[in-house]
Amino acid sequence: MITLSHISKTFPGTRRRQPVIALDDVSLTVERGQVMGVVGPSGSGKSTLARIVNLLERPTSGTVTVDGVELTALSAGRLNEARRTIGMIFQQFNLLDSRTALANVELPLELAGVGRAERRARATELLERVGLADKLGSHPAQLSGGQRQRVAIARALAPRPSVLLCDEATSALDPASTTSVLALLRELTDELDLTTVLITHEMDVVKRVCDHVTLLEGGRVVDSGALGDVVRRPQSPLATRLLPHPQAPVGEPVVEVTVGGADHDLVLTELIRRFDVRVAVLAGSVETLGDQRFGRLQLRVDGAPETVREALDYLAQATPERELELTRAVA
Ligand SMILES: Nc1ncnc2c1ncn2[C@@H]1O[C@H](COP(=O)(O)OP(=O)(O)OP(=O)(O)O)[C@@H](O)[C@H]1O
Repeated sequence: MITLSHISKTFPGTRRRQPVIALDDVSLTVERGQVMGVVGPSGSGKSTLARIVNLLERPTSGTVTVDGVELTALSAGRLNEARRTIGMIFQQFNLLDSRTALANVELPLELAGVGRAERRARATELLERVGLADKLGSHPAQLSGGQRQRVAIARALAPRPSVLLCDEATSALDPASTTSVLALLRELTDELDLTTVLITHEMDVVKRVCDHVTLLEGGRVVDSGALGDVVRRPQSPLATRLLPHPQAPVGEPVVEVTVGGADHDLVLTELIRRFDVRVAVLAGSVETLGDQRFGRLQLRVDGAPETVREALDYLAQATPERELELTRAVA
């Protein structure tokens, strides 16, 4: 589990350059088993945030706590030890070209003083787990981008970390490799109960593997939460990017509802069961977010005026969130 508390980071200015406030009072918690996507425009502070989690960059103020240990309070020696609990992968893989896949994965264990037989066994097991059992002796130049990232993932996991930081890990990959690497990251997070942070500029990555998302803008957290919650916040800039508002034909009287999660089919079923109304879906957008399906539907509800009013009240009140879901009533 990662807890960032009131983190600010200012890069000092030089004679030619103004100081840069890269992060401004960021507080964030990522629980074990979660995949947190961090999105935001270029320069919003995403990479700085990732580097602050393992203290490659020291915050100007605020605290970083990983699995109950406050990293910002540790001495240099203790910090090096604590960093083993945090694995990191990058867009450019950062593998050593002169080493085989096996030797790359062994490297962090070598540095930690693990004996040869043990580190070889661990590296072999990890490369098998990431689907590269037949590539142990290959050098990075002989591997595809997706395979190199798999080696990098195996290397990051070698010291048995509890946290995995991924900075644009799929940005250099083709669509097929992106799909398989994202699936692997999700599987490993579940299997090893990791706390995973995915820095990305692609919303599609968030939709596919993340269960939580944070939007940074100008170094500040603009929105953060579980995908299913964020998508229901009418004012959230992330909500529309995760699930666009459909466009109903101009002039039609519509209400828009956001349905999703476990009860995604209940709202309409109940509406028709309870009220003597006809319901037409005029437009809709449906997305799979993580492992759940969400939809925004624009509906025309026809019937006797009093019954229609009651039906719309039902839509608004069926659950507390649903009050928010009834975001627009265009008459
Ligand atoms: N070492 C540094 N020295 C000075 N300024 C820096 C340094 N590292 C980052 N910055 C500045 O901090 C701000 C945030 O940078 P950061 O790399 O965290 O953004 P980002 O959201 O990851 O951007 P991108 O998506 O383009 O990678 C930017 O204005 C950047 O220029």
